[in-house]
Amino acid sequence: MAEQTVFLSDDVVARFLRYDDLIPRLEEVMGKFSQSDSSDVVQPVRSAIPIHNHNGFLGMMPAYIAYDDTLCMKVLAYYSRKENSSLPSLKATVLLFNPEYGTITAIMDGTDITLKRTAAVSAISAKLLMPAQSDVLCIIGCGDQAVSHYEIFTQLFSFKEVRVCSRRLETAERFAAGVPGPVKVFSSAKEAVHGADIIITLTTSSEPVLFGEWVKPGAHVAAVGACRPDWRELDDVLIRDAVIYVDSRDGAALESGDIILSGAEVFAELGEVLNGTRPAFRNKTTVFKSLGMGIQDAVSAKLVFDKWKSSQ
Ligand SMILES: NC(=O)C1=CN([C@@H]2O[C@H](COP(=O)(O)OP(=O)(O)OC[C@H]3O[C@@H](n4cnc5c(N)ncnc54)[C@H](O)[C@@H]3O)[C@@H](O)[C@H]2O)C=CC1
Ligand SMILES: O=C(O)C1=NCCCC1
Repeated sequence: MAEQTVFLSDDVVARFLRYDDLIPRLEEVMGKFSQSDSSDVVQPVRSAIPIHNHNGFLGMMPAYIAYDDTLCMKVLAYYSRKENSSLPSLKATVLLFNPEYGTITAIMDGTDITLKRTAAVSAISAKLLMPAQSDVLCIIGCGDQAVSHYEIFTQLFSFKEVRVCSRRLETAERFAAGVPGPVKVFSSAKEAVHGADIIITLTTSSEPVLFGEWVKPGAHVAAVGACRPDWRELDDVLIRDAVIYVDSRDGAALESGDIILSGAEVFAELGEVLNGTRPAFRNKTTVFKSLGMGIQDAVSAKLVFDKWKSSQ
């Protein structure tokens, strides 16, 4: 019973967290979350407190997954950094508990978990919602999440063209130089998204960066930034004209400025589409508004810990 708490550093977590193990677990847990009659998965909306002096917030993301007996909490600190800052926007730590005793089994760096599970969930949304013939991928915002999104999207799908754009041209150029495949760099988001089949917004902006009039009808947008109730990445036109999918209705109603301030109606949770209880409108313009969920961190942390343990 008195097990030792283990500390797993970022490189260890990265070594044991693989997309092909992660994706089916994320699909399973998001499906269970969206079953209205299920108590298998318990996850409140993230609670957040401001870190006024440093332009940030601390977020707490607990989750319990009964079917797998996984008890977990991620604690993250998010900062709105200046463009030229060398510091990351996000620091995250994941606590994995022994659910029977309440002791801490493992403390893990949460960086790679956050990067990979977020990108994997966006890829799940694309698998379900992007047009059947999707040739052009466009990524707006070229930070850490752009790297993991590029990795999984180019692994899972075959695009004829990948485009990127960021607030500063140098950032997009640096990104393009650092990834293995060909990438077209744009200095304007309007030009970058023209004709794109799938657009991923991965910015730290609190103002819209993507406008409905630029987006090709039928395109799929995975909107990953703007995680506070007064922040936007998308304009009202886009969000009102598209069919809106979210990871959690409760989370979107409390945390997503794009949903709250536009007054948009959420059509479905991604889990409902996975369960087959709500349709995936591939032929319409769709937006998946991602905010991140504690259950996604929990399945990731359990996966890492089990793999690490069997390697000992
Ligand atoms: N939905 C989810 O589960 C999660 C969402 N996030 C969010 O994803 C976003 C990206 O995170 P990171 O890549 O870690 O941040 P980062 O700081 O590494 O990169 C952000 C990028 O956005 C660019 N950017 C900022 N304003 C822009 C604008 N107006 N137009 C174009 N580009 C702009 C910056 O130049 C930078 O390249 C953040 O908003 C973060 O909160 C992060 C983790 C999980
Ligand atoms: O789910 C997460 O982790 C995050 N979501 C929004 C931004 C900060 C990290």
